[in-house]
Amino acid sequence: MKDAKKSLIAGEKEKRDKSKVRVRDILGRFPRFFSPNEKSSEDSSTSSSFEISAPYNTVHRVHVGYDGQKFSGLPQPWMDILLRDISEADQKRNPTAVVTALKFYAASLKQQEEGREKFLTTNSVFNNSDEEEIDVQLTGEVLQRLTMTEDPCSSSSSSISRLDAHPSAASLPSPSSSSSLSPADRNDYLQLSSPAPPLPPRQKTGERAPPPPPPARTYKPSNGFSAHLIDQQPSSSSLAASESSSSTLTTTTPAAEDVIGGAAAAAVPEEKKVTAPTPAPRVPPKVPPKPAHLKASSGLGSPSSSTLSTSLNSIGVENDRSSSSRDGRSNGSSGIMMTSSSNASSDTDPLASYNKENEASNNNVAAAAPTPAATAAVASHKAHNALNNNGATSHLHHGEDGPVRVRSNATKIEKTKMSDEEVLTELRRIVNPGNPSEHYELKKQIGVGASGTVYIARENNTKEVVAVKRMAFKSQPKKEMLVTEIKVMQQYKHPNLVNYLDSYLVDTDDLWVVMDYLEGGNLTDVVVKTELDEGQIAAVLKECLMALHFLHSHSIVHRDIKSDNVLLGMNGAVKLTDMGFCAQIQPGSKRDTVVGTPYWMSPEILSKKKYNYKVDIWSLGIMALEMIDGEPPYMRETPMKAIFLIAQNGKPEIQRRNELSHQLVDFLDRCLVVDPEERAGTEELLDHPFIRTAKPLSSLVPYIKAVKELKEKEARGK
Ligand SMILES: Nc1ncnc2c1ncn2[C@@H]1O[C@H](COP(=O)(O)OP(=O)(O)OP(=O)(O)O)[C@@H](O)[C@H]1O
Repeated sequence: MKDAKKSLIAGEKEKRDKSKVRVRDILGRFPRFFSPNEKSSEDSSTSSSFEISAPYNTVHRVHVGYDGQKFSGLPQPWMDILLRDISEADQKRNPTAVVTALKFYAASLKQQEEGREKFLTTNSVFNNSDEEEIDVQLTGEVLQRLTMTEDPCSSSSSSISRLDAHPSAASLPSPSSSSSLSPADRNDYLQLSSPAPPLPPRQKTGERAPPPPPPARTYKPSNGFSAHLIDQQPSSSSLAASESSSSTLTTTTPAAEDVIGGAAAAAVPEEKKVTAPTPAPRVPPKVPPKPAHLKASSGLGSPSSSTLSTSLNSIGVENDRSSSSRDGRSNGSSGIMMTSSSNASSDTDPLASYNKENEASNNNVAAAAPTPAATAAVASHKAHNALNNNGATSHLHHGEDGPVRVRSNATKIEKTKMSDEEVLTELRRIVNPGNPSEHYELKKQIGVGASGTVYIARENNTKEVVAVKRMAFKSQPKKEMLVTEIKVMQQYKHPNLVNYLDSYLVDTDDLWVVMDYLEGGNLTDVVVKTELDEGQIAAVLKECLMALHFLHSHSIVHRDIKSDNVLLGMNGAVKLTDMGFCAQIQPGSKRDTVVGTPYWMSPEILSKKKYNYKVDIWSLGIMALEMIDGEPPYMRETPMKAIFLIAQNGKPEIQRRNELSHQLVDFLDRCLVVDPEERAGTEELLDHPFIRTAKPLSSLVPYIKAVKELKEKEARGK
């Protein structure tokens, strides 16, 4: 292997002298893949297991608890990976980021089970909200800490990651009382509140919990938190602010109210916070209170729980995700809250998505004002909506005092996830009739992707060379996405998007998508094997930005921008492909479906915050780093650690900052802004001084040719 590498490098150096193509002294990327059954990273060299094994326990719902000390409830192989990849200190420092990483891990396992992913999370991921794999239960202290400390991905100091707030937060003991419990007590609580295995051994019914050991550490409540509790709960509940008071532990005040205090504390403006009272002297803790959800008085209809609902919603916590999903209503915490079920369908059909989100925004006064470009896009879709929108959102009723806009049933967003049969019907509607073999002759296989195989083909009459992607439709796990891809390609044509030509469905299963053939292959091969200079990097970015500008101005988010999805022509043409993850969003609205490829994913997607088209700009910034370094940040970390690091660090460090021009550094700084509101848009970036340094596309040609030759040589050597 070493010799092969040396000779290849020698060959590359020789070529570099000849063609002035700067070839990298690495052979490629080295993403690290680990199976859940791998023992340790040290073993990885000896492990032949590149693929993750089938899930050890086919657990689709894993209820994870975190008590401020350690995670519980994870299947052992996951726990092993967690401990191996993320140190306990890091786990404690940022449990939110751990949860983000765990969620991705779960999504990857599911994809693997479904046959979509061969490897762990290095490929594109689609994880819809209604496919949640992990419920995370954070005990009061942690919940409180999360509400008070702003994580680096947060754009708002008062937001708590919706990801991390479990519906059962409503039934958690008060942050204060919980904080006075020993870890054992907290664990006991978790056992009571976590319905799913695997969990630590339970107390037998009726068996009294053993007396808790002395507290491991003294918890000092934050000023803001206690002050707010006093503010909100002036009477008996104020005792709860005193974490050591025994009355806290025996109080019958519904725990939910304390959680309101804890959650709302985060939203208290700084100036309102006052100094906390001195905690009462610590006395031995008594038996923990019965969790609120086990109390008859703490049902959903109780005033405290409804207050809780309002309070949690106001800081972006979905306290009853399941019910909101079921009825499809917005929780009112943001301009538009698409439910998971509505996302499921809207991710599949951009226009359906547009219609639904348009409906939602029409009825939501909080929706942001659209930009002029977006307004134009909206106008261009009006006609389409008129044809496709079966249920009008509202209509004008002409009463005595003039027209009144009356809500119709369309305000309720129904669950409209299409069945396989419906998707097939839709696919049949959009593909060409007839047999593709009568029009195209397949010549040679180019590559195999996750969903199918790509061939070079020739059109029988014109002899034009094209690319054909053939997919077994019935076995596709996300059939709707293929329909999306075809629709987007059919409807949105741009010189920087790979041009769709035709599609056919043969015998209900053999789907052909015919498109322009880009002989230069993908950008990944170029960035891995060569080093583009800044003028060339600017040229590639400029072309991608033009494609993104086009998509964004049609309210389409690509969601999977990375070098693998940039194809090159032998003349230096640069085109975006892989529209399967595209979604159309109403200007001003946001989505929350987790889509993309982890290393390129923006912090807001990873932490399942609401996001918009700015996610593509983040990914473009990561792709710029790929062109500089040959790989995206954290590529050498395990996917689990990489996701943790993105969630924890936000903006990645620019390794070679000092070697780069200030224009390029500034360009990166404008793309890799954690707060999407502050992140640049395509318009700003197209006008950026760095983009103005772009060399002509012809400057890419020697590089594309050199890489093609190298690849052919490699293929011959095999
Ligand atoms: N139009 C095209 N012209 C030239 N090469 C192409 C074209 N489309 C795809 N390829 C190449 O074919 C290979 C497989 O592409 P494909 O899009 O199927 O991969 P993928 O993105 O991994 O999979 P999927 O889109 O199914 O998730 C890749 O190397 C890609 O660069």
